[in-house]
Amino acid sequence: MIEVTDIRKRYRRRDVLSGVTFAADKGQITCLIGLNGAGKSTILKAIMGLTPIAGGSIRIDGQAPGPKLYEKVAFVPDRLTMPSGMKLIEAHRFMADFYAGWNGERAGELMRFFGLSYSDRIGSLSKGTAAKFNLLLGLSQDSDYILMDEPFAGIDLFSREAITEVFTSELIEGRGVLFTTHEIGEMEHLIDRAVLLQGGKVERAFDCDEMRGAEGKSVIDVMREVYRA
Ligand SMILES: Nc1ncnc2c1ncn2[C@@H]1O[C@H](COP(=O)(O)OP(=O)(O)OP(=O)(O)O)[C@@H](O)[C@H]1O
Repeated sequence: MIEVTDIRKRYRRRDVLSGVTFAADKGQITCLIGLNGAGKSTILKAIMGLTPIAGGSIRIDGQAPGPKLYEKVAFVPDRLTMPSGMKLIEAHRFMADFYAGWNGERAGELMRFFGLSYSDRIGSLSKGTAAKFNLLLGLSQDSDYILMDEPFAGIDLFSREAITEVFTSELIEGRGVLFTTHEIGEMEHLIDRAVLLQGGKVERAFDCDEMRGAEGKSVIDVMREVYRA
């Protein structure tokens, strides 16, 4: 389980996170929701140990963040970080060298599924195609958890549908998925837990089925309550 407890973060004397607590479990899709600037990316970076926190604690199956967890937790940042001159085939080789858990067979299947070409260069990919390749790099690691920062940002409907299909496939079965978004869209029916950030804190966190059953509300209904209040 990823346990985030009372974490705090300041940027230039401004509180961005003022005591954020939530958990994301294996076998579940957890969605971290917040308006622009709510601190979603900062939380994912903190879980990866890529940005220091000013207080609180983060544990991944009991361990503190850091490089030793890179095989356990895959991170899909909000943009591709590979050099623009690199060909996709070279990016595959790089990942295979860097990650013991790189699953070349799965990477090949995803190349076909997304209709990507090994000879293309990173810099020549359209935004949507780059997002698919970015996702492929994360999904092709045999990790227990996968964190994704805005996997749908700027992506057309059909590409979003292709990515949504991945979310329902065996590719992520059994893994813990934590992704961020500011608009839930067609992911609504796929997510198990929603964590809504507001004012540097968690405003609401709930099991989506329970929310539908007990209060008859969708995630979007709860978002309207929180963000339009
Ligand atoms: N390196 C930095 N230096 C200073 N301020 C930063 C830095 N990184 C983020 N911030 C600020 O912290 C706040 C939270 O940023 P963050 O990127 O985590 O939000 P977000 O919820 O992911 O936003 P978005 O939905 O727009 O991507 C923002 O106000 C941002 O301007």
